[in-house]
Amino acid sequence: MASISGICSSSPSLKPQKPLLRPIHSLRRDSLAFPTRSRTQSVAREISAELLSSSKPEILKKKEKIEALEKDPRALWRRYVDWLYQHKDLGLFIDVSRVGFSDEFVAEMEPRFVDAFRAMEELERGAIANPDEGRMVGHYWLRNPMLAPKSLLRTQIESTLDAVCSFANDVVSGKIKPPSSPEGRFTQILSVGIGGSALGPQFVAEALAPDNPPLKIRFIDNTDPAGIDHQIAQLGDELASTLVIVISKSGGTPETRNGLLEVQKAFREAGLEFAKQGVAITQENSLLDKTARIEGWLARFPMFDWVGGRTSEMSAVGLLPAALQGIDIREMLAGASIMDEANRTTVVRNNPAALLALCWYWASDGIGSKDMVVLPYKDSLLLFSRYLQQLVMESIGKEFDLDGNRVNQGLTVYGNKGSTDQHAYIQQLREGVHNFFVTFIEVLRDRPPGHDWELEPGVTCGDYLFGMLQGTRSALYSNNRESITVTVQEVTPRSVGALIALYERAVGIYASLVNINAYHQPGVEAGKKAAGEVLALQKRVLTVLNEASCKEPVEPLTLEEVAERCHAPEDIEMIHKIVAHMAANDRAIIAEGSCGSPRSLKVFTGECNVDELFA
Ligand SMILES: O=P(O)(O)OC[C@H]1O[C@H](O)[C@H](O)[C@@H](O)[C@@H]1O
Repeated sequence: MASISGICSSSPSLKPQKPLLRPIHSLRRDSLAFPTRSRTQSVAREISAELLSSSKPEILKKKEKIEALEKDPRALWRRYVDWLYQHKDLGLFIDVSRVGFSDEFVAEMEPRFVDAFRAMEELERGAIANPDEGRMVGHYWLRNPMLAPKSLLRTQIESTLDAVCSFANDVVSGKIKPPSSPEGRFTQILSVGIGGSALGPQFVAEALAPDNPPLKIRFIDNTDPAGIDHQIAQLGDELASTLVIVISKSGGTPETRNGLLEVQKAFREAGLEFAKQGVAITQENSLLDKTARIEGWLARFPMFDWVGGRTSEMSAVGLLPAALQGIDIREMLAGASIMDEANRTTVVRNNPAALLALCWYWASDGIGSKDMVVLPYKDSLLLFSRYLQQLVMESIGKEFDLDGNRVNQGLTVYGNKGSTDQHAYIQQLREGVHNFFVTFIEVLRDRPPGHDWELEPGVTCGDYLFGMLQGTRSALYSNNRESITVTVQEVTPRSVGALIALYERAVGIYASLVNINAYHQPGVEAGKKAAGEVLALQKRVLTVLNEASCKEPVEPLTLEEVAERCHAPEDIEMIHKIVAHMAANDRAIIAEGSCGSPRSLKVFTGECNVDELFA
């Protein structure tokens, strides 16, 4: 086994158009007919294990390089200076010196980057960049409408932004009021949405909302009844001054629909008129859009077909909640637009997103063999890794590549924040299994000017945070653990916009490097479909139990009997789970036995619902 650069530069089996880096896994893959996921994972594990333990020369080259640099501070300094990326206007730096790629690797990657840059250019010009769904991918137009390929799209973007700004101003100023609030103005936002319709707004709220925003935001991002009750209970009487924003691109996501129905019930019970406080952000003519239109909700904002959920933060999805919290959304857009411009450079070392993609490829062998641990050393950026989890994993985690080969691609993202995580799992990162690389997010400004003080001579609280970051970076590197450091001056709307744009682009470029479609999510459907089947089976179980409960005397049934009467003997395990869930929620009564011994169970519903029998 050889290191990536070693094997690829010498491999005779490379295709001419992609001559570099048919990496270890690709070469192996050629010899496997459709390797299974576990096979791919074990290949990845083998690579990692070999990187650590192999005595083969090419592997050692990579290891020795890090060790040599570590021992030669001047060489490391040169590498640091040579590769340090700086964006002056944004005050953003990217340090890739602690990722051990070689010059040969960069040269070998060059043709792939040429393809990736071309693909990105075409995408921005309106190509169908999501071939499976036949869609354009236009999130870059949101912050620079002049790029949109048609004037109609440009107008839609601009008029939506104007509508968002003017609605937010009217709500914040009290011109638009809740009908029956003693406060006379909206004080709270309840955002109902999930996935891309929640993660961006959550991240941005945590990062940028002022201490006393004009409207405070809460989220319902699940179909957990207790979680929903908690959010509604926390609102208390302020429900009357709550603006409910229901966000769903498709307008049909079950969790979001359930959240809406629960909130509407709470409004009814409080004697409030939901429609006067409801706002929908969704695609035109979706189920949600139609509901909002028919019920006469306070406002509706469009979500465009050509914007994916996980890249929708700069659409109404992210902008409206942000504006209502007093966040300068035009600054967010400006930061993103400036970053996009920088990412159009076709020189890899001058292109920040390409630099990240290069490092990801190197560190994870182009197959996700290592996880990406994202560690912002700033509390307000806590949710960045969670946001990136969807952006990266839903985009990169694909079974097939663009040529239809089964590749089981992916890049795992996790992390919370430093230095907090140093006291949780950094022990394993430093000394344990070597299956990750780190991205440190550093924020130079500790506090607003004028607030700092020295808690010991010459040292502030922020100096400690700085020291912890630098210390962890060095300690990891001295044990061959690679890291990238992304530095911003401050957490501002502009820098957050830039960070979002940086990672959106890095994902797009990386997807091209590994030849997958970053813009669809076919795998998500399987879970949704299976959930639908479970609920359909539950309805049949209920009918069967109801029939038995209507008998005189009531006829408790074993699970086998239920399964047989549902004509689903093969689903008996699921029927057991359904019954256990219903019993825990007082919707089924256990006549005999316990859920822990499924064979002993006899169950009935306790109610004879005649209407249901004849439904
Ligand atoms: O915005 P929605 O249509 O409700 O979709 C919410 C989420 O649902 C799905 O599970 C998709 O995989 C996500 O990409 C999406 O963000």
